[in-house]
This record gives sequence, C-alpha cells and structure tokens, in this order.
Amino acid sequence: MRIKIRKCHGSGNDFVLIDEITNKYTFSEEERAKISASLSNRETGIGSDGVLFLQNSDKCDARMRMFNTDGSEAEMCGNGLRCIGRYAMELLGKDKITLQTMKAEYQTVKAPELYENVPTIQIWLNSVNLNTKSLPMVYDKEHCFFETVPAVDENLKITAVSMTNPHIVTFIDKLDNTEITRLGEKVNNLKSVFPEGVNFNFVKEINEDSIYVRTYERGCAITKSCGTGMTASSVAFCLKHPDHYGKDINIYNDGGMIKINVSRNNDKYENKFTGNASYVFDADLTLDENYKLVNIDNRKEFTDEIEAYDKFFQASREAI
Ligand SMILES: N[C@H](CCC[C@H](N)C(=O)O)C(=O)O
Repeated sequence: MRIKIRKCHGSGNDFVLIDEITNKYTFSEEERAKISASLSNRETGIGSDGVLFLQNSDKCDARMRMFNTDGSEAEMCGNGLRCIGRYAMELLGKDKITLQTMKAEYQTVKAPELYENVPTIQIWLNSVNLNTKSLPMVYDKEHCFFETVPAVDENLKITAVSMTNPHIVTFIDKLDNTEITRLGEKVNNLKSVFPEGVNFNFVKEINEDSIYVRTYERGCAITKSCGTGMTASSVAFCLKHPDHYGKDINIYNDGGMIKINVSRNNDKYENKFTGNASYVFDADLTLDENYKLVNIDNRKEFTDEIEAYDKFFQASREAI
C-alpha cells in the first residue's frame, strides 16, 4: 500500500496527517486503526502521537478523524485540529473554515503568528460539558469539581471536564512523570469509573495568568502536550479563579506554549484556543500487507518551519 503523508505538530503533539480528499484514499475501519498504530510507532513507524485523517464532510468545509497510537479513535484532538485546520484552509484557499469531528463542529481561523514564521491557528472550542455523565464518568453527582475520588487517589482533588473526549484535571505543585504515568495507567484501567478511559491532566500554576500542563493521554501515554487537555485545564483554572474568565491564559507544556481564553455565559463555556500548526515533512510511504512501514520516499523537510518553531520553543522556556 502506498500512502502520502504530512508530518505535523501542534505544540509538540505530533501527528501523521493523511489527506483522503486530494489522494482519494478509501480505508476500511480496520485499516484506519492498523495504519494509525503502525505509523505512530516511534521504533518501527514514522513516530507520532496519532494519525489525522482529512475527509470530505456533508455539513462542514472538511472533517477530521483522529486515531491514537493504540489505534483507538478519539472524539476530538485540539492540537490536531489546528494542524488539519491549517492544511484544509490551504487546500480550500480559505482563511476561515468549519471542521466536523466525531461529536462536534468547530470554527477554525488563521491567527496572527505567536512568533515569527510560526503558523498560528485559532479554534473556538465550544464543546465543553461539565456533567460527569458526558465524559462518561460513573459518579454520584452531576459535577466533579475539585473532589477527592478515592478510587483514583486518596489525596488529589479532581475536576471532570468533557471536550467531547473525556478529561480529568488536578492541580499539583510538582510534575513527576513516574507518578503521572502511574496515575494515568490507573485511571485508564478503572473502567468502573471511566468506562471509556480518560485523559489525565496535571496542572502546575506558574503565576496569575500562566499554568504548566502535562497530560497522560488516553490511548497514548504522556505526550508533549494535549490540546483538549490544556483546554479542560483552563476551564478548571477559571473554575478555581473566576476572575480569569475572558482573559488570555498562557499554557506552557513540554512542547511549547499556547494561549486560551475561556468565557462563560450561564453554563455555556467558550474557549478561544490559539497555537501553532507546524509542518515537519512530507513523504511517500510503502506499507506491507500487515500495514508495517517498509519504505519512505520523497521525504521533504519544512526546514524553515522547523527552525522557526525551535526558536519559539526556546523563547517559551525562558518565560517559565
Ligand atoms: N488521546 C486523546 C485524543 C488526542 C487528544 C490530544 N492529542 C489533543 O490535542 O486534544 C483521547 O483519546 O481523548
């Protein structure tokens, strides 16, 4: 099987993008899952946090389907939506488009660059749901705001937020990867509480308008950043500090930094989510009958974008 791909990333959360519109690919459901797991593998594949499939949509300008490294399909992917949004705007010759995902549609627009030569996209992530049933989370109350959930941990205070994919958020003083991995694996094996798994976001407050977020992603593990996770964390940050509604929050992460502005009207939350959408390389792949990568041809690096993002990343480290 021959597949054209574009490697890209949103704040270090990296993806293989497959354009089914231009290339007229038709994959079975089994093929999507197997291709995603195979290409995401950092030892034997291209190496990524998942695969983004760009498809035609009968109700939006285009559609994104996102698959995790384990081949599971996610309802939504914030960093991936910026990448596929940029790609689709360039393909369609538009500066503003709507994108269909599994359970919601999003406005995506080109935004002023966060940093010189770092292509920047803004998404209006308005699919926040704080009802625990929406994750789903088996819980005896409608909301889980800063609650201790003994089945998760005796001490941590948990806040549950659905971005159409499930998230829990906790505020901690120290980000320890061993502990984050232990807790991330634990909650994704806790089907009695999280029947469909959950992304676990660990937030350290830096100052009054900046936080650092590290996420153990469902279907992946710790990633350099998680877009829906940083959004869920920003909503929890505003629940904790209500004076932050309507203000830009700087969200630092292991892959760089993005900005989120959370506004709330009654129980409706709106998130303007602004961050990079950077290309890394194009390539033509050959997969064998087991979807294993056997050859990479015509690899073309986006050298300027890679260099510009590296400078942005270094600048983001100096700010924390
Ligand atoms: N692992 C997530 C999907 C990817 C989300 C993340 N990469 C983002 O940018 O939102 C899940 O299974 O819900």
